[in-house]
Amino acid sequence: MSVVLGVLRLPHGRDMRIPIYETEHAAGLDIMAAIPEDKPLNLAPGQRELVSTGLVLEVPAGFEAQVRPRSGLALKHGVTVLNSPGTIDADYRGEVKVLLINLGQVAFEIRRGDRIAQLVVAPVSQVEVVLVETVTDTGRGEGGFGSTGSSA
Ligand SMILES: O=c1ccn([C@H]2C[C@H](O)[C@@H](COP(=O)(O)OP(=O)(O)OP(=O)(O)O)O2)c(=O)[nH]1
Repeated sequence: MSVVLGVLRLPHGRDMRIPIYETEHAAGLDIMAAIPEDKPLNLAPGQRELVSTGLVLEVPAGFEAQVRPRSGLALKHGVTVLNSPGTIDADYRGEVKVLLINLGQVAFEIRRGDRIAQLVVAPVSQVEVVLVETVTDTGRGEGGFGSTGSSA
């Protein structure tokens, strides 16, 4: 059974391409900047910006949509999603926005229609939270943060 992702285009995103999987087994749906044609975004080094996509999603219950960076933008320009992976909750009905940051050395220009991030729809579990007085013993115990080896 296929999982259906509802995609509503807001007025400022009406001419945007509907996100599609670019290859047969792609995990991510590319999403575009729905910023005004005549107002490209100039992201200075170190600057972060919340970028409109013009999209409202209806994520099915039991799933989330994750906003993830595009690796090409990260490699070539140092531009990434600051809060990666951003979480789009199934009950969120606002516009999907992408929090981009320029970690590169030079300014990066974003124009309307540029692919700025990708969405991965993934199942989530809501658990029952139970307060306990003790937790079970394990071989790892309290070891963490590199406790299992000398390499970084
Ligand atoms: O990259 C993101 C992350 C979140 N959201 C939207 C969808 C999400 O359902 C909502 C809330 O996100 P989150 O729970 O991460 O934010 P918060 O800072 O905890 O705010 P809130 O108090 O609204 O939950 O904001 C986006 O559009 N893009």
